[in-house]
Amino acid sequence: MFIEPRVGNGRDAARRGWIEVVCGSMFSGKTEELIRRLNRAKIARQHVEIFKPALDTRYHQEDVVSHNANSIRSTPVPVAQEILLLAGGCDVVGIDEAQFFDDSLVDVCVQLANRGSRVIVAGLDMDFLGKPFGPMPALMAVAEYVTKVHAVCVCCGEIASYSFRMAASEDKILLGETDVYEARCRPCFLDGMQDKALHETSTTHKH
Ligand SMILES: Nc1ncnc2c1ncn2[C@@H]1O[C@H](COP(=O)(O)OP(=O)(O)O)[C@@H](O)[C@H]1O
Ligand SMILES: Cc1cn([C@H]2C[C@H](O)[C@@H](COP(=O)(O)O)O2)c(=O)[nH]c1=O
Ligand SMILES: [Zn+2]
Repeated sequence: MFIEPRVGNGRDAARRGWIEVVCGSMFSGKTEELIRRLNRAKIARQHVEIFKPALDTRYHQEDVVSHNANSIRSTPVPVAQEILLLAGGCDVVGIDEAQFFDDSLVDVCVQLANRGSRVIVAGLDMDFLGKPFGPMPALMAVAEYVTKVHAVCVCCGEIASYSFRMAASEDKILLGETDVYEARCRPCFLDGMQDKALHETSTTHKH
């Protein structure tokens, strides 16, 4: 899916950093793809470190875990700046659930790449409303490589780009799995949003 050029160890290694973004809806295979790229770098005996936001405790306190139970050891960090302190000298830096980080993640990734690291960032491009999520759009702008992966729409089987939230919560951050979210294509996402709005109007009128 992605051919990795080698990270050099020579004199000009610092000139060889870059940023890759893997984005898409929930269940689209972002974490699987991140783990795949990181494992290949490990096989190539590169120095790899992986980070995730400390608030993402869904499957495991420390590991990055995909929906089909692939996993890789990671370091949870409360803020993006901490990655800069911990990732010094790495050939490859992986970051999962990037949408939950503050905007300073963009500068952190740029600095790491400028220092010579290959930075692979995975995250949701859109939130439950279909709006760009956190630092993801800016990361996509500064990245050399952007890969958008797709899930399967649970309503009709088409490719899915949206994460439909079944719960009523309007909070931007609501951790969850298939209990709370469904991967949906555009028409099925719009249908769901319309149904939600109708349901809301009818329940408001009842009170
Ligand atoms: N609607 C769906 N479409 C595609 N894959 C799904 C769906 N629901 C569950 N899965 C599972 O999710 C896996 C991808 O998980 P993961 O890499 O954690 O995705 P992401 O990080 O994008 O949420 C797939 O290999 C598949 O086993
Ligand atoms: C759409 C959306 C999702 N979330 C949460 C739900 C999950 O805990 C993660 C996404 O995980 P995945 O690896 O991409 O499946 O994000 C949220 O908090 N707010 C949202 O709008
Ligand atoms: Zn659909």
